[in-house]
Amino acid sequence: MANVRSIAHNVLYRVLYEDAYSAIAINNAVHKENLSGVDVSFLSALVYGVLERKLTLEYIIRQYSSIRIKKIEKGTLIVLYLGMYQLIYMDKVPDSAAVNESVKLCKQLRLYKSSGFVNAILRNFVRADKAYCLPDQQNIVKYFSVVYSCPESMVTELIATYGQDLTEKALRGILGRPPITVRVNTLKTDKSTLRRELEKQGATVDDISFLENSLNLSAAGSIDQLPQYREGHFFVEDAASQLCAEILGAQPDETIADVCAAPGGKSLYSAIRMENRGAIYSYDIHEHKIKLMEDNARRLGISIIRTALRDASSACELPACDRILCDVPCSGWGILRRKPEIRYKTDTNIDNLTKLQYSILCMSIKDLPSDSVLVYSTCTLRKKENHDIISRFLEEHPDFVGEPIKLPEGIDHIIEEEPYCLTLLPGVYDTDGFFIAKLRRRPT
Ligand SMILES: C[S@@+](CC[C@H](N)C(=O)[O-])C[C@H]1O[C@@H](n2cnc3c(N)ncnc32)[C@H](O)[C@@H]1O
Repeated sequence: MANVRSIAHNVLYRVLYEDAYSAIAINNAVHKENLSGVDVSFLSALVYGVLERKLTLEYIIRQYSSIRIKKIEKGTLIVLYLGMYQLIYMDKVPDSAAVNESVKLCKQLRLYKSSGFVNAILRNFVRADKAYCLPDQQNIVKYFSVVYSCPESMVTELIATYGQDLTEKALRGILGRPPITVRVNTLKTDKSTLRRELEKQGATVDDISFLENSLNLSAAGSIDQLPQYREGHFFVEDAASQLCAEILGAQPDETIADVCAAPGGKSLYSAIRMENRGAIYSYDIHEHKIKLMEDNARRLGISIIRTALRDASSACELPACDRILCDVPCSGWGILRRKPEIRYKTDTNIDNLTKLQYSILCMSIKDLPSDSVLVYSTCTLRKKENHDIISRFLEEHPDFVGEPIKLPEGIDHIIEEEPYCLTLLPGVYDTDGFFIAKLRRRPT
């Protein structure tokens, strides 16, 4: 039988200390160890759970440890995270199993000297009825930081941008796993047929109020094993990204450029909206991601996507387009549900990032004809990468004007912002955090 705790330990080590991404590291471990069913679920729950609660767990461990967190050997600390996580958040794991398995794990990992230390902390915690203190709410930054496991610098910036209440909503919204949202490929099927077929496979299927041709799936098992997936009847994409493509508004027979396109979700969505008529130029700077887009387009029976390797911050010519999408690389604060580890990577150079985003925007409009549409988007909540970029762009480009976004029923602006901007916060509409701005080059 697979030792899932030991595999989780290994995955966490890779994510926390070797810069691996959680989803990829979990996936690799599942294949390497040949895991299935409950083992996969347990592994995901442990890894995502610990990453999502790391600062909370540290705060509690500190209350029971005689050694400072920074002085605890990395492998031992991960055993403690895992043990504490099971004791606090996993009702189905008996306390005795959480403690004993943690001690056993120390021995398996040859952390012989640590096993007594781990045993004492976890046992004392259980003996104390799992009592722990949280920071005083008078210091709201520290309190949010510990309760929602986000660095204080992140909490401070979010409160400055969104205020305390919306920040708390957003932070609460990044806990737990996101829904699996799919876009129906209306080139091959329709929503009610797909729903019926997926339900027959045992999936629970829900509508999304503001997206006509999309569904949320749960209990669907491994998505890429479903026949409807393999036959290209849908693709997976978060609702916020789908809404972004909806706002881009591609029409049949138009020409579209998607300058930061991989893995291709918004290009695929647009191609379906366009009934596979017209042309979509989907570019990305990373070669290995180009093939991914091509594979997806093929599976969905889409023929109008033309992929190419291209640096969007370069002056390379673009075809004359009706619409252009700059879905730029960003700090990713809106997708912490999917990549919980992002919040601990505090070394992002924000100035370099905003410089790149701004230059992608400026280079992408060089060949954009008058009266064409430009959409700029990010999956972050940082004002510097969102509203500030757009304000500067409009100031420096008087030939562009904001185009009010027509929102579908079921969704509305959450914050006060220009009608051509839309900010989505996790925890409000069960979407990723996202920013979309729609502009138009003035007609001549
Ligand atoms: C936010 S993701 C795009 C997601 C995509 N639009 C979708 O809907 O699936 C940003 C993408 O930009 C790409 N990228 C980063 N720097 C780039 C550059 N200078 N030129 C073109 N693409 C770039 C990254 O490889 C990444 O795939």
